[in-house]
Amino acid sequence: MSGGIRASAAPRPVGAYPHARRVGNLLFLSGIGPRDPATNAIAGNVHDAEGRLVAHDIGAQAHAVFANVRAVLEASGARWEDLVDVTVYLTDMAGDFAGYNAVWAQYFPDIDAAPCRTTLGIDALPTPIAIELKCVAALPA
Ligand SMILES: N/C(=C\C=C\C(=O)O)C(=O)O
Repeated sequence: MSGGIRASAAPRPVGAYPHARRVGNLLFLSGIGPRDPATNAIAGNVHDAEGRLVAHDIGAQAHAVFANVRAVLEASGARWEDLVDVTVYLTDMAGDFAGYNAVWAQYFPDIDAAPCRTTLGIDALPTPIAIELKCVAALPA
């Protein structure tokens, strides 16, 4: 088993875990959200004058989280095409499924080449994000 992989171009983990870990030709990524790697700001979150979160743009969050996944893959020597399984967590399935699903189709236009996917609706995520991805990639032997 390899050591934990840290990607400088991805947002810092929010706890004591690596961005990814390789076991044989499999690469397991930690769950990651749409935080900006440089500022830690969450893409697409809208706040009122008092700083309360009042809305989010799921399209912006989906693009940002895919960028973060790509950064971790690249830091791990893997490619986008190596993704084989993605679990998607949404905090607002009713409001966000269509928007996130449309962005997904932009990143995976060929169904035959797309990773397997499971989408779950959950109450909350560790940071005030609306989407988190948990990915597994298989590197070429
Ligand atoms: N993977 C976890 C959180 C990720 C949050 C984020 O990227 O914004 C965790 O707490 O396990």
